[in-house]
Amino acid sequence: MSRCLIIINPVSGGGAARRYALDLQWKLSTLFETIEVKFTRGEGDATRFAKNACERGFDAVFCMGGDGTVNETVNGIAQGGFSCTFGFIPVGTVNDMSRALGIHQNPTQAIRRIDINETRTIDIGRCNDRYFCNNIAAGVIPKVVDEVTPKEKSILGPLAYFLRAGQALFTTKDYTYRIKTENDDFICKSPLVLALLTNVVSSFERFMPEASVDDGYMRIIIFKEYFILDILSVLPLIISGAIYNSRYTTTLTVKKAHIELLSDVDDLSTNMDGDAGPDMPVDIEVLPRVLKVFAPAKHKKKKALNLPKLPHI
Ligand SMILES: Nc1ncnc2c1ncn2[C@@H]1O[C@H](COP(=O)(O)OP(=O)(O)OP(=O)(O)O)[C@@H](O)[C@H]1O
Repeated sequence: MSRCLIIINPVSGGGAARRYALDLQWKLSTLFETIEVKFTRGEGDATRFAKNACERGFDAVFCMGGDGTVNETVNGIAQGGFSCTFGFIPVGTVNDMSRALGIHQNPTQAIRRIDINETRTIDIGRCNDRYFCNNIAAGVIPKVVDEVTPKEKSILGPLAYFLRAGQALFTTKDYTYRIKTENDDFICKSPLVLALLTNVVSSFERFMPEASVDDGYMRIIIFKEYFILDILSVLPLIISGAIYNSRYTTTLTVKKAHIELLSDVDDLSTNMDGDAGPDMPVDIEVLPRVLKVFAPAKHKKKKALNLPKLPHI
């Protein structure tokens, strides 16, 4: 008998998840013999529900929410030994994971296109005792991103994050890190360090065009101290997919990393898949192809664009 748990975060996307809940239940009831539905009431619920479903031998866990709900659900499936196949309907503001997997951004279309015969097995990152599917960021930008209010998100969408990040640029400072990987061990100063499993960051689908969800690697992108001064040159590079090999960043392609903060500060924030992340130091490792996901088997990632070079300002 095939069993599926549906986890719905009723506040994701300014309450959008509630509107599509019945459609999702109806669709999945045509694909699985038994479905069970649970609504989250706060932090940790999605993780508990998903872990419990794995332990009870469910075949699949679907969630409907933003990247935070996706992350919590994946954490539960990981704690349950990755025994359930994961599916999700994006209703958040940024929805990076659905962009990386080619899941439709419109919830009605995404529900309509669920096909239980189309799955991919993707990499997951482990960071200390937690798991992530897209990225971890450390620096000043993650702090202000955490402060984006639901009202700002509902009015401005992804732009809300962008504007907040813009504010951070005027207050930002460098932190000193020691970064150890399987290949390197060095000390660097940076206002923003990203560990990235996919090609997408903050809805920019060309951020890291050469990365894919199942290549067994993460990219660590260390922004140089001066990138903020040149922000008008940096933005087109981010949009066109050329930032990672530009003079504004150092990029490492690795399977493991230990990142330690050497600056004596207590205001460093990290962000994991769009929500508050772990404290430093962090041990990060790619778990290659451990999570089976309902997603289009043939998703064409966006390629880098060849934009004309802007003069330096
Ligand atoms: N019933 C609830 N009421 C309030 N908060 C909830 C509830 N259920 C879950 N949460 C919280 O919602 C957060 C996850 O929200 P999620 O990221 O999925 O949506 P979002 O914030 O609308 O999306 P985005 O991050 O893309 O803007 C988690 O921090 C979780 O603890």
